[in-house]
Amino acid sequence: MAKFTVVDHPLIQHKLTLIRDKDASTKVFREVTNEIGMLMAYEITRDLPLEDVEIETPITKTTQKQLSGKKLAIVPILRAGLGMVDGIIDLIPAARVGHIGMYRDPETLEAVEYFAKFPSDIQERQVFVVDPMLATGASAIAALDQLVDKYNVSEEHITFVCLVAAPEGVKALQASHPNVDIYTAALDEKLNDHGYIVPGLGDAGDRIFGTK
Ligand SMILES: O=P(O)(O)OC[C@H]1O[C@H](OP(=O)(O)OP(=O)(O)O)[C@H](O)[C@@H]1O
Ligand SMILES: O=c1cc[nH]c(=O)[nH]1
Ligand SMILES: [Mg+2]
Repeated sequence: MAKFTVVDHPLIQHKLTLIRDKDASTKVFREVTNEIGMLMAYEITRDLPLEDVEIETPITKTTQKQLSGKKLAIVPILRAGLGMVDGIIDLIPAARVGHIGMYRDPETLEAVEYFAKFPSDIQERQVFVVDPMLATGASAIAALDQLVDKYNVSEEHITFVCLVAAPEGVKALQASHPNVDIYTAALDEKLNDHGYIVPGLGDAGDRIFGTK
């Protein structure tokens, strides 16, 4: 089984509380979601491999470290995943960005895909799939199914990153993609009867884009 990590840095916890508040404005919600994305990027890249590089400082020649290994890709699950991309890109600006469009059918809670566009060499990259919410897990599972089955990305090269996860979604995602690492800023209590995370933060996409 791959890693499951709750990134409970105090700054992340504080910022998450700001956006859980139902009175947070669209502006605040959008800004803070990106800030948390940036802070999460610091943690999810912790295991990136390094290699030695010879450089010359103004004082002397020296051997230092630089990132090596696979190139990176960020794949937001539209729409809400877009809200974390700019913050992550701030830290890893060379990463390519793929997009997968997915909405949850409000009756069945099944994920419906409506768009997909990835870097052509996605199977050679370390891929961070991002979506603020992991509720039933249907959307994340459908996105990962697509990457693994259709684009031949190996599970070991995929990390799923969210802000708020429900235990039900974590369990489902781990069962269907056991080799994908999962990072979340919070593990909440449960899902309600409509498939929303409790306490959660409501509908992330609507709150980021001000559509409700
Ligand atoms: O784990 P699940 O039960 O699949 O729920 C989580 C999904 O629901 C939300 O998207 P939504 O369908 O609201 O689309 P949006 O991002 O366009 O608002 C959220 O951003 C996830 O993608
Ligand atoms: O709580 C939830 C569940 C699914 N999608 C959201 O945006 N929020
Ligand atoms: Mg939504």
